[in-house]
Amino acid sequence: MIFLRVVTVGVFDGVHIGHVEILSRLKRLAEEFNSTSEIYTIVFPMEYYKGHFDGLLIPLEDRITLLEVYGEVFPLELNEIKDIDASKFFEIISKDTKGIVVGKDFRFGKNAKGDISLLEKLCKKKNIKLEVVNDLTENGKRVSSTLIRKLIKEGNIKLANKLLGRAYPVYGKVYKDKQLGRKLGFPTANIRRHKELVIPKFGVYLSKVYTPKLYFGLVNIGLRPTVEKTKNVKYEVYIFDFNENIYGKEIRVELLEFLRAEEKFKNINDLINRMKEDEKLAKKILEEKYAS
Ligand SMILES: Cc1cc2nc3c(=O)[nH]c(=O)nc-3n(C[C@H](O)[C@H](O)[C@H](O)COP(=O)(O)O)c2cc1C
Ligand SMILES: Nc1ncnc2c1ncn2[C@@H]1O[C@H](COP(=O)(O)OP(=O)(O)OP(=O)(O)O)[C@@H](O)[C@H]1O
Repeated sequence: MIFLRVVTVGVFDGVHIGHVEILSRLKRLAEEFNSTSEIYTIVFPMEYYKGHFDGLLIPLEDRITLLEVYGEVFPLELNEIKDIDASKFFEIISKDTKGIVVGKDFRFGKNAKGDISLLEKLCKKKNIKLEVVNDLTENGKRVSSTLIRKLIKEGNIKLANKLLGRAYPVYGKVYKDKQLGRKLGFPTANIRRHKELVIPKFGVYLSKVYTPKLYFGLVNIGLRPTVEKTKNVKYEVYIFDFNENIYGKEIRVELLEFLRAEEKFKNINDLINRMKEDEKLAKKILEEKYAS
């Protein structure tokens, strides 16, 4: 017995609202054909191999979890497919396939030679239904993983969240540091940075913190130039109304709003005063916008 399928191929980093257009269409098409749906997710985009890549939006495991809502997921390494010529690549993705869903810019095969017009011709020959989805745009700009990475790097977290369709997450295990924050009156949970991910603009963010219980808090992302300029970027989370020991625990932090850039203060007192102001501002925003 042959199991029929519908297929899409792309990187899908972040699984943003543009991707969701494609994925929803894929699911609908699978229902139409009473087939399975398969998503081929390319682990890293071409820029990664060219050495000018800002980092992924979310870890691959999370991308897979988000994609699995729409079908069976198969990760592909670009290195393994980039030298396959377009017609051969089509042969692979068109086997037992009833439908293909892609965006307008979709390209395939060696040197990205295959484009939509070739795909149309090939699909017609094999009686495969091709759905080419129009670009989802925001203020005239195409929503893309590249655009969202840029917004995160610029601290435009609100727009990034809107285009992602959810709040931007950073997370990891809490590790023990010098505990200087406790002495300053601002104990912070330090979380390890996932090396493959894009680094947000250095500064202070109003955030949701899941321990897994939901709290609000502030996250400072940066090098802490006032106390000891660290070599590696640090993610420090100051959780409001919280005093549990969470060393070794996984926490999830969602960035909601960028409050200010990280600064080098003249002395620790100036830093503490600024952190107090940050907390005041954050609580005001929480009351105005997030109180239930
Ligand atoms: C809300 C908040 C804002 C911060 N802002 C700055 C800053 O602008 N400049 C800076 O050098 N460090 C900043 N920090 C980092 C503090 O210097 C750091 O948390 C403190 O020294 C404690 O370090 P520890 O993790 O070693 O205990 C900030 C931390 C928090 C929680
Ligand atoms: N804004 C969008 N509207 C509709 N389809 C989209 C949109 N963005 C991406 N797609 C489609 O989703 C699939 C996966 O695309 P891809 O992973 O290249 O996304 P991308 O956000 O454009 O990434 P990049 O910024 O790296 O180009 C492709 O078929 C692509 O055409």
